[in-house]
Amino acid sequence: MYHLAKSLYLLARRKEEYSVILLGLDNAGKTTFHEQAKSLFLAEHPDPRLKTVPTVGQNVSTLTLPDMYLKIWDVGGQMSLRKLWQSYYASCHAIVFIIDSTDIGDGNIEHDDLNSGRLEECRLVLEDVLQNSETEGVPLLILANKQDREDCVEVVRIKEGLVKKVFEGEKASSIRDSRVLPVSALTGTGVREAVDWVRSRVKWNKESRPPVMR
Ligand SMILES: Nc1nc2c(ncn2[C@@H]2O[C@H](COP(=O)(O)OP(=O)(O)OP(=O)(O)O)[C@@H](O)[C@H]2O)c(=O)[nH]1
Ligand SMILES: [Mg+2]
Repeated sequence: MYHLAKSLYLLARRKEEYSVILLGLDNAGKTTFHEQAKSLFLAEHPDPRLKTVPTVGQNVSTLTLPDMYLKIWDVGGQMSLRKLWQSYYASCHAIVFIIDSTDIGDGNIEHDDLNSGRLEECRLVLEDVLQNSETEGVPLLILANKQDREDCVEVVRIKEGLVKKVFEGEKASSIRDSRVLPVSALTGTGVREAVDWVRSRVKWNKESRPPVMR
């Protein structure tokens, strides 16, 4: 009887599991975003740990959403660690690319400005991710982070100045769902909306990238 009850219990808890990888340059706010997402969707993690250290390796968690498990892979963004990202591409169902909106000059790559921060680095890294054949068709959410800071570039400028240019260079064949959203990982503003976007898009794309049953 115990075994039957346990089996029924486990069956009732079975859900689709999707994986999302958090990418972006070092210091962009990936781990802070991850902490806020855990605090929203994991009952056992109500308080986000906002004092972060640079990630070496990975932080992983599984959010329990009403209709799925969403596994989050938060990896290190330092230059020497970026070559490890590609090992996640084949199994991820969505990519969240986080940008530090205070470290990209005025956000327009056509402005050849000495004060453009890490805009060019950010463009090259994002293009490299999108050009990898294993990320083809994978939904992409770009987060313009640190919008709480006065010196941030607004999301419309990031869309026009950076994202549009990156997409112009994408292969015509690689149609993917994408969106750019403003967030502040530090205050938590926009984090729920970001998770909601990912949740809907991985489901739409499930024929191309099927989930795992857990
Ligand atoms: N003002 C502000 N600061 C932020 C925000 N998000 C992150 N930070 C700060 O930015 C710094 C880096 O944040 P992390 O989350 O550790 O960055 P990361 O992308 O995980 O960095 P790596 O692990 O090295 O790749 C920390 O000091 C955070 O407090 C934000 O939305 N606003
Ligand atoms: Mg980190």
